[in-house]
Amino acid sequence: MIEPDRLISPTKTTPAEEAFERALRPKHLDEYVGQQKIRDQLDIFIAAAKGRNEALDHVLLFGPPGLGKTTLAHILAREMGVNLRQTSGPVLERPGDLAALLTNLEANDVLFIDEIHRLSPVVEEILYPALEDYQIDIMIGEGPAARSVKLDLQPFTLVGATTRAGMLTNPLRDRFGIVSRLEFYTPEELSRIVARSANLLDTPAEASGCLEIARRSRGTPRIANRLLRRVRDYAQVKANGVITAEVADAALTMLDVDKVGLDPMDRRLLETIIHKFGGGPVGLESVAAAIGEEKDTIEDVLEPYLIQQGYIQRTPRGRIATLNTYAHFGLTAPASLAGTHAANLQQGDLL
Ligand SMILES: Nc1ncnc2c1ncn2[C@@H]1O[C@H](COP(=O)(O)OP(=O)(O)OP(=O)(O)O)[C@@H](O)[C@H]1O
Ligand SMILES: [Mg+2]
Repeated sequence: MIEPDRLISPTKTTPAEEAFERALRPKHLDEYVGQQKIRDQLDIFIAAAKGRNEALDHVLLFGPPGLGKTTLAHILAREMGVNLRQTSGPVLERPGDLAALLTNLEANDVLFIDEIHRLSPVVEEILYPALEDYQIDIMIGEGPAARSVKLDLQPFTLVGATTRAGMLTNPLRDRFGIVSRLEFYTPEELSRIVARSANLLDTPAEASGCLEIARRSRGTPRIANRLLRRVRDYAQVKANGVITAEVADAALTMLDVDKVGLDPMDRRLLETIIHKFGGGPVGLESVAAAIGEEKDTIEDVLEPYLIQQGYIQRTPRGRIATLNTYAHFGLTAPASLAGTHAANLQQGDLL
């Protein structure tokens, strides 16, 4: 899998990058750019919980990688004025691991479980009564002498994060009072994030330079910050250190990230659908075999942004390239596709 090496991969890469991200991570809700609806809601829920001196309701954050779920979890704890304990689904192997964390929480603390869709069923069982009644049942002793003991917990808030809400069990999902879906960011929002980061990095950046980076960041703050870092290097070595639109364009073109943020892997996927499969419809398996990539990588990493931007459409019969896709490569779309589009438009006009 070549995924982790991609400049525009939305998932985490090296420890060095994680340190860099931490430095740029907003700490308060009013520094958190975009996701207006979620911010407005949380603002009210936080103020209400604080006013009553209660724990905030349990929160589920879901959305593609790099959109700010971990960042938001930390902000929630900070705004509530409580501690945050962090763990993740795959790390909690045994019920005792979770019990130890839960019994150590102080009143109204936040327990953040990343990748919560990967909790094992036995661990999830412990969580239910904890979420509902702030109680857990644990087994003490072994063999015939074993008995179950109820332990009271301090009131707490579970913040769960997942890129795959569909993989959560229903009973778990139902126990979250607040469910927030993070959306891809607009270029304007990303541009504000880039400007803020450039400022924190002491890098001079013109507004048009920030916007050029933003447009190529696939709606994802993590990618925006990563591209900024690369463009900053380029500006320092090849220009006078200032990030202008021209410098950003030259740097990103050199790095093979095109005008709309597609890289060679995206282009290969799209061109394969166009040239090898006549624009589709084509099944996921066939595309995966043709480009030599895992099906999961295509579905989780490549497709979300391409679908959101209208470069791929998923139909019951398979993936198809759209008019947009042909236009992006400067190709003429087949008459059938143009025809369907015209027919749809006409129908839309009539309705
Ligand atoms: N709304 C935002 N405003 C400013 N910066 C942001 C925002 N959201 C995310 N970032 C930046 O993007 C980086 C990645 O965000 P974060 O780690 O919170 O994503 P995530 O959704 O938890 O990703 P993953 O699914 O991989 O865990 C952060 O370090 C932060 O600098
Ligand atoms: Mg995260």
